[in-house]
Amino acid sequence: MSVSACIIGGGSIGGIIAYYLYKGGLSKIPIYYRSEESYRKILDTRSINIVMPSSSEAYAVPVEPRLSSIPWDECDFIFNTVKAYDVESTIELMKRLSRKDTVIVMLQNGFGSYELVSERIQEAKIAVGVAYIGAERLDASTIKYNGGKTVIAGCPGKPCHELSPIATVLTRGGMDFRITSNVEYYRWLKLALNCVVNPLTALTRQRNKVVLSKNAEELVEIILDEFIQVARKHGYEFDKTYLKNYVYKNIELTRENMSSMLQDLLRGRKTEIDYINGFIARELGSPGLNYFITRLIHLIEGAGDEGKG
Ligand SMILES: NC(=O)C1=CN([C@@H]2O[C@H](COP(=O)(O)OP(=O)(O)OC[C@H]3O[C@@H](n4cnc5c(N)ncnc54)[C@H](O)[C@@H]3O)[C@@H](O)[C@H]2O)C=CC1
Ligand SMILES: CC(C)(CO)C(=O)C(=O)O
Repeated sequence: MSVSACIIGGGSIGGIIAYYLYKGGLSKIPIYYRSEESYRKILDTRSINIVMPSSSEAYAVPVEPRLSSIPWDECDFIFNTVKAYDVESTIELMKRLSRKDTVIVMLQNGFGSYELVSERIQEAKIAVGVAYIGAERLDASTIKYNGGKTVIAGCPGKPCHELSPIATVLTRGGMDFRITSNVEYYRWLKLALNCVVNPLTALTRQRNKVVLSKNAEELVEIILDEFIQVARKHGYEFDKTYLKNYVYKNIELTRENMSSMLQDLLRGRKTEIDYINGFIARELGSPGLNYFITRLIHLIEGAGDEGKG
């Protein structure tokens, strides 16, 4: 049985998903771009380049560029790989690309994107993918792959056997794509990692390994203490030692990666802080470290705004 898969957002994660879909045997991979400039650039070669981990060689992945303002395909699977703050702008597009049995896989970090889409889209089944992948967009057609190949996916609160056909393709392509009936737990676990790594790398402007330094330890502890309190309120009990080991192990695995939040700040873009530490701060109720981290990142995001306040 052949399946069709479309990608919305031709950035870092979108590029890596395209790579595994292609390696898994899909020959037509539409990628929806927001900017006409990126769309035209990819149209020239109809391919993107993935610079592989520990090699400077680029792997060319054939893709079909599309403009997100012109829905073109009917997709069995839609991988949504835009940043959390751009998800709203993709709702109409996802509706137009969906038909009765379409499954949308939301790959954003943090909490809020899946919730928004499941509230606004009834036309398709909505799944979440928790991505353990490190990647950087070097230019419109070039993605640097820094390692990691695991995606843990499922539909919150219900089984999601509909993911099986795409799991087969991605696994054949070499991705470690797992379907779980408990994706909510994995979302929380990944949130803990992002609450620690993303803001600390963004504030210091360093790659992930900066968090392994002794100077970061007290901050890691407090971020995780607040995370544990909030997770408990939502019915998830995390052991602090287990969580710390998990966080440090994953930082070690992605030590040379530039976090997605640091990439945003270096490009002068806004960040996903409100979906990560901001989410913990709101749920905690009283101002703690996650709250002040969120405020600091907002300060940096707005540093270019003149004449404010
Ligand atoms: N980069 C990484 O190493 C990792 C990223 N993630 C998560 O994956 C998600 C995607 O991150 P990245 O790929 O790094 O972001 P990115 O910024 O590299 O790519 C997102 C792309 O979506 C495009 N876009 C925005 N609105 C659009 C629209 N309406 N239509 C079409 N395209 C649109 C943007 O122009 C951009 O090229 C984020 O939630 C991030 O937190 C998760 C794990 C690792
Ligand atoms: C896993 C990690 C921390 C990799 O950098 C990530 O999710 C991100 O950068 O957003």
